Amino acid sequence: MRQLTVQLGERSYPILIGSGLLAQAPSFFEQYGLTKKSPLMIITDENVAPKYLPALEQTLRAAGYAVVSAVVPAGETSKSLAVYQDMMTAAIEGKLDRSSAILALGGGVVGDLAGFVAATYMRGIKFVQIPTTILAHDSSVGGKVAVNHPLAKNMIGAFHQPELVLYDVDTLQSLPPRDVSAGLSEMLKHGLIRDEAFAHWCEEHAEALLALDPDTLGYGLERGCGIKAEIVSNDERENGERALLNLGHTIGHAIEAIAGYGEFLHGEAISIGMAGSALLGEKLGAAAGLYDDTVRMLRSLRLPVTLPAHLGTDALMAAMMHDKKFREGHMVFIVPDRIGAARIVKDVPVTVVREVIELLRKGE
Ligand SMILES: NC(=O)c1ccc[n+]([C@@H]2O[C@H](COP(=O)([O-])OP(=O)(O)OC[C@H]3O[C@@H](n4cnc5c(N)ncnc54)[C@H](O)[C@@H]3O)[C@@H](O)[C@H]2O)c1
Ligand SMILES: O=C(O)C(=O)C[C@@H](O)[C@H](O)[C@H](O)COP(=O)(O)O
Ligand SMILES: [Zn+2]
Repeated sequence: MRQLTVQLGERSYPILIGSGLLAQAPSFFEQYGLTKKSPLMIITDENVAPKYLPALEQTLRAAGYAVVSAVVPAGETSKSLAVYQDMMTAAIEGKLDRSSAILALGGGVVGDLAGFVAATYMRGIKFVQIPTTILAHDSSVGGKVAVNHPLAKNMIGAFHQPELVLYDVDTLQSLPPRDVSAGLSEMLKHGLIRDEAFAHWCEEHAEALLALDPDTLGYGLERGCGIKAEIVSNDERENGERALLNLGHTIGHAIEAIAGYGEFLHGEAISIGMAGSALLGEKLGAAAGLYDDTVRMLRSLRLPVTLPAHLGTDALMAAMMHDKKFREGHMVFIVPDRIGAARIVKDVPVTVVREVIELLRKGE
């Protein structure tokens, strides 16, 4: 088992990554303080439930935990206030109390939704992240929990850290290929912002990652989580360097929102956004070749890098103004200087962003 720690003083927590961990969930829950005197609620989705829910329920009940479960539709549309309200109803009917915990069994959608339920139920109860997608190596760490507004991503949310992240990598073997690539998008992102060697490693090991080779994937998840954990430990509330984790997200979130949530997977939209960020980097002084290198790396992971024609520039520009980094009339972008290093640029001219969007549509 690989183990990392998110260092946040009294709220520090472990990330446990390994094979066969779901079967050992009760002993980890006892170790990290989940009481058997109050019910646990598992939130999962309709794709994950048939594969992993019955065994987890049975293991926990056999160890003396009372468990209720709630299954939401699969996909981004479940990050909504309507589904959030359904989860609140399930928690109340399930008689969760202030000592209860919510278990997020699934990908980033389930993690963000369940985490927001935990952050707000009775003004906040414990939760555990049990990621089942590659992408969730990012979403399960760091405590950003949220649902979407039709106009903008993750607009209704909180910072609420889990008690632990229990990452059973065996679950990843059942992921569809499109979700494998989408998850690797955020893994590469961690290299692009902080670790040049890791970015190259992702490209060099692309075929093994796409084939879900356990050792290769285990290292990639550990390094990706490690970079994220270090940044979150330094800047939990995004007052500074945490914004680097938003590479590609200003454009990516706008794509997701104007396409109506669901046409593009998050990792796919972020891939197009990271190609756009590389174009922006070159416009703001990075050496020529940054865009070509970035696009080659993304393509090696079978990710999209061009903006589809039906997403109009005006609609994208308007959606980008809802970005949470937009402040005091300025567009803020995470701009790569080179592979492995990025910076926060606080006043990117709107005209330059428009030019980048047009180039991104042509794939240049
Ligand atoms: N909080 C954060 O810091 C953070 C970071 C990155 C992304 N996110 C959010 O995460 C979400 C995307 O996460 P995601 O890509 O994991 O999406 P997801 O949760 O929708 O999962 C992707 C798909 O895979 C299915 N699935 C999940 N696990 C499976 C398994 N083991 N086997 C087979 N199918 C499985 C799901 O049902 C779904 O259809 C977005 O909403 C994004 O905004 C949050
Ligand atoms: O943890 C972070 O910080 C991130 O930015 C990670 C992103 O991958 C993630 O998509 C996050 O949800 C985006 O946050 P937001 O504040 O832009 O909604
Ligand atoms: Zn993301």
